Amino acid sequence: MQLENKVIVVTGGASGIGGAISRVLVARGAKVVAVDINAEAGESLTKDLGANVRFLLGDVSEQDVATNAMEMATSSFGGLDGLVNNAHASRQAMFNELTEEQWDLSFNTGFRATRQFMAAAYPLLAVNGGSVVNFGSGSAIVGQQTQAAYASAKEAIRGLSRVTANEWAKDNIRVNVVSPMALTAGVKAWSEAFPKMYQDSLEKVPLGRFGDPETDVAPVVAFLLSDDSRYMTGQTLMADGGANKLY
Ligand SMILES: NC(=O)c1ccc[n+]([C@@H]2O[C@H](COP(=O)([O-])OP(=O)(O)OC[C@H]3O[C@@H](n4cnc5c(N)ncnc54)[C@H](O)[C@@H]3O)[C@@H](O)[C@H]2O)c1
Repeated sequence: MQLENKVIVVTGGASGIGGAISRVLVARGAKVVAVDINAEAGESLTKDLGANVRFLLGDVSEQDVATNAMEMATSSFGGLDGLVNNAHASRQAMFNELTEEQWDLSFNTGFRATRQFMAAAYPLLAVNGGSVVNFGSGSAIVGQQTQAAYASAKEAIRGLSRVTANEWAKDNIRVNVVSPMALTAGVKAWSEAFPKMYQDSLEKVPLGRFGDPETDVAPVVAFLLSDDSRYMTGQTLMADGGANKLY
């Protein structure tokens, strides 16, 4: 599906899954405003994608960053058609060991930033209708250990998405969630040190491999931003190789 001339704001859009999303959206004809705290990754994204991308350096949990991103979309590309709330920083720890600071980090960069970007985007999306894609996680849905702060923020995002899908449908703004799980990005850090755990995790993926951000997640996001999904709202699509079924 094509995204010719659609203008999309992507949070955490310079590297990781967000970087893959920015690249796939531009390859399909979109103009992207990528918001990220990583200046170096932003620079390399801009070098690769040229005039089809604008990079905004900032922490998504700060209110004015959301406002600035919408201003950049308007001044650079003339409006807004879509928003991807991808950025989310969190620390893993057992529930009893999580600090207040860790809870705040997860809720501020995950839930709060998503809410603020949605609020800032609403007036622009309401002009011609549009699509919001928020990020959940399969590990939140299955309740994996050590994910309490992360999973709680992710499920709050899903609740917000379902309600706004209903409230904003009158403006033809769709709100959906992509929940990835079992990605190469998630296991990379520990796979060599824990080969047995790696093998056990792999066996929990019915499709028999870990997912790739660029080919397995970004195209799902692109679909939800495109007119091909115009009759879909309030959904959660799991990009997880079927893994959630086996937990
Ligand atoms: N990686 C996985 O296996 C996995 C699995 C399920 C869900 N997810 C979700 O997918 C999304 C992306 O995950 P990822 O692994 O690519 O994340 P990541 O940690 O690689 O970060 C993605 C980008 O967000 C930026 N970022 C982080 N904090 C920021 C902040 N406060 N303000 C602005 N930018 C910020 C980073 O600099 C980076 O460019 C997240 O919502 C994550 O929860 C990831």
